[in-house]
Amino acid sequence: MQLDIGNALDSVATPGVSTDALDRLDDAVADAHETIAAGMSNARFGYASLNLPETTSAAGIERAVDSIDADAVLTVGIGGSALGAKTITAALGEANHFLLDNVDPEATNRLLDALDFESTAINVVSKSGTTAETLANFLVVRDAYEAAGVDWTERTVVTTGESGPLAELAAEEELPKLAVPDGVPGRFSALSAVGLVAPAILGYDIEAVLDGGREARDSLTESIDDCPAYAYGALAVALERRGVHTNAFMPYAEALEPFAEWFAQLWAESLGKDGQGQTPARALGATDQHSQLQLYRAGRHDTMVTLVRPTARDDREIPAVDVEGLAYLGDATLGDLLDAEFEATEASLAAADKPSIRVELDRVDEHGIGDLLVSFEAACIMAGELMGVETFTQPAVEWGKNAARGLLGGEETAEAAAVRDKREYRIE
Ligand SMILES: O=P(O)(O)OC[C@H]1O[C@](O)(CO)[C@@H](O)[C@@H]1O
Repeated sequence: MQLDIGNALDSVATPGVSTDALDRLDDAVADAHETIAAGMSNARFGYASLNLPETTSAAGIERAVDSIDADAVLTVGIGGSALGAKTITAALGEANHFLLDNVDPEATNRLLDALDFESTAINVVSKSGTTAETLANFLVVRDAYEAAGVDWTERTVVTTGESGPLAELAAEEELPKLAVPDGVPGRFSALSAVGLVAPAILGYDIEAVLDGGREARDSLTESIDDCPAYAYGALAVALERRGVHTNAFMPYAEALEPFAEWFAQLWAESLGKDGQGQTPARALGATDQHSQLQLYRAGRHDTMVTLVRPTARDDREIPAVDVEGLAYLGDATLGDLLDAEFEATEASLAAADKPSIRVELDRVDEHGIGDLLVSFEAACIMAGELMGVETFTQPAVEWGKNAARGLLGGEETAEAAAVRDKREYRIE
């Protein structure tokens, strides 16, 4: 991954970061890198995520799914237990990887009606093994396979912790089971079985994904001058301290749209603490130039845009056309047009004094997506160190879970009682 922070500096943007501030940031990054490196070598909770490119066995995952013969995969999981796998397969252009990462009955009915169960593997993923949505969806899927007379036990692989309902089910049914690595929070686990089982079943080179991750991990140094991952994290924090509370994450590649969703969980769930944290906004280039850009250019000075693109991609000619005003298109390719849009959007933000950071990778392939995932994990960990927040937990999500469990009669909870005490002011 390469970075260009020129348009985040105060010579271009307001707010922007001065080169003096960059120097001070560099000192803080050097200190934080020491903590991160120590955390990696001691496999401390959270920091251990950055060891996954080394500790994950591609051969072990491939062996575990060897018995599963499928053309499609249905991943049943949510948040970090779904977004990493989706990011990897989407980046590789896979169309037959489906997610059940919500409990919308109409959408679930439509998806199950469309799937060919015979040729679709079931990839159930939950670190805790207790997530209501994932367990409910798995029970629904199992039931649907049975009703269709298709043996789900031959097509199911489970990735979960050592204990819990899913681990017990896998043992009972002798299903292939893989472990969520210890010390790795869900949103940082893409380069483990959590993110790699689905691409492995679909026949992708998961060792190459790990290789990209290794390159990113090896790029971690104590200075932002030669470490793109840390520089991204440090710049985002510096901009947030200057009032930039929204981070519009805008890849210029359709295959990276799920990556923007993965980034949103990583950034929000890791850094949204103690009254701090940027709001990640998902966008897609060039599409959202025609929907969101107006705001990013002419709205408050509280948003940065992260522009991501591959520098090499397959391309397609735009046919020549002898129509006044259109001829210029005929001499270009779709890739030329997309690159022109990328650079024009970047410059249009600068012309409006709005900060942006350019992120480039060579190609959206196994290596490229492995590199991006680990680079942004490291960027997030660095940002958490500089902000002084607890990066690796997500205590604020428990309230809602307790409330839902109470409302469904799982157990009486104070949160469920609070839901029932809602102050009503209806307008109909
Ligand atoms: O893998 P699990 O335990 O099912 O959790 C799924 C997701 O839910 C969360 O715990 C938030 O509720 C995320 O951190 C996690 O990625």
